[in-house]
Amino acid sequence: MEGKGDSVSSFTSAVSLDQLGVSFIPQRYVLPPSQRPCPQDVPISTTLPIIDMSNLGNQSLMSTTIDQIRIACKEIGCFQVIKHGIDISVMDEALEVAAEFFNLSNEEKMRLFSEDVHKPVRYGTSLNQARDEVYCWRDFIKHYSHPISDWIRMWPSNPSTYREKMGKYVKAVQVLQNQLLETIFKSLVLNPDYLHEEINGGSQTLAVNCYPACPQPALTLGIHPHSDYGSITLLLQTRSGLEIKDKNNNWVPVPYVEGALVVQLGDQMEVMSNGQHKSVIHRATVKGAEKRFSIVSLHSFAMDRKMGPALELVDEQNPKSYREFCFREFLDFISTNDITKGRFLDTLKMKKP
Ligand SMILES: O=C(O)CCC(=O)C(=O)O
Ligand SMILES: [Fe+2]
Repeated sequence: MEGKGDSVSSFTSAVSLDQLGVSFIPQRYVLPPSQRPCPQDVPISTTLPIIDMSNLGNQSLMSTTIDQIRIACKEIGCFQVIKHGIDISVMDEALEVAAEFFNLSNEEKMRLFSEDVHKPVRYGTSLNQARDEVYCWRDFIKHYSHPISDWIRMWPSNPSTYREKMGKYVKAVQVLQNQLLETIFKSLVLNPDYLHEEINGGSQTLAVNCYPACPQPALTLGIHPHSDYGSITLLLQTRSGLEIKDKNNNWVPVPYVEGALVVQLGDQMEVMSNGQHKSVIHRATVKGAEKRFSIVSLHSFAMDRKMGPALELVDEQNPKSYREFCFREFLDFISTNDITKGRFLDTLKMKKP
């Protein structure tokens, strides 16, 4: 059962352990006490805004909505959006087909198993089984999704409706991503067309996560604390479990809001805004009796194009606080570093003169 010695064919993922009905989690999932989720009775210090995106189309409400987004990006790097234009049926079908995928036999899913972060489609669990890391109680399928015409034929073909249903969601989320980026640029007083080419030539990766019910949820996590590397992330979930770190370093649970999507800013956005907007550190907890799914759309500016702080946001009072980088550097970072021990963003910070 222990992961490190597992051959790929006998690999026991968190979903398989749940199906086996284990009453204890294997040692490899047990976190040191300081990294375990906090007791539930800690008072919540930050309220995450819920932003009505339809207000952006209303002249009298537009500027207040942009202000709300600006404050959320500066203070937390995270907010929820409602009335965002994605049909509830498109979201529900994507979540249904995700659940069907994780219900497939272990053997079927393992055909897509890989630890290579450069692979355009991969199924896995934990961070990287090849290294001595503590695992997390999660199975996932990750696939490149933009441009969809290049990648969709590599996505899982089982369940048979996976490509069609997930494809509809992916396309809808791309439209919303563009609208959100435009609004975030406006919130920084940048041209809404800013980085147009980098966005069109950018990448989108879909992480479809399954957090099975866990017999000892207080000892482990579904995903370790990290920030996303890209520009923005849009997250659809079936229930609560996501937690963000606020500016006082407290973990704040993100409430489940029906029909809403969670927007998280990533490292590229913190760099681009020269530190005005924050890339949010987050993690996922697991529960004793309830399974949770999330579909996470990770957007990033063009893969090989270097990007740094917007020149419009750099002046004598606000010197450049990050060096330029490109997305590939991030992939190299995560394939050679244990991300539970250090943050990619910290490697980009410029020393103060
Ligand atoms: O599922 C969640 O709540 C978080 C997932 C996440 O952070 C990720 O896939 O990058
Ligand atoms: Fe994340």
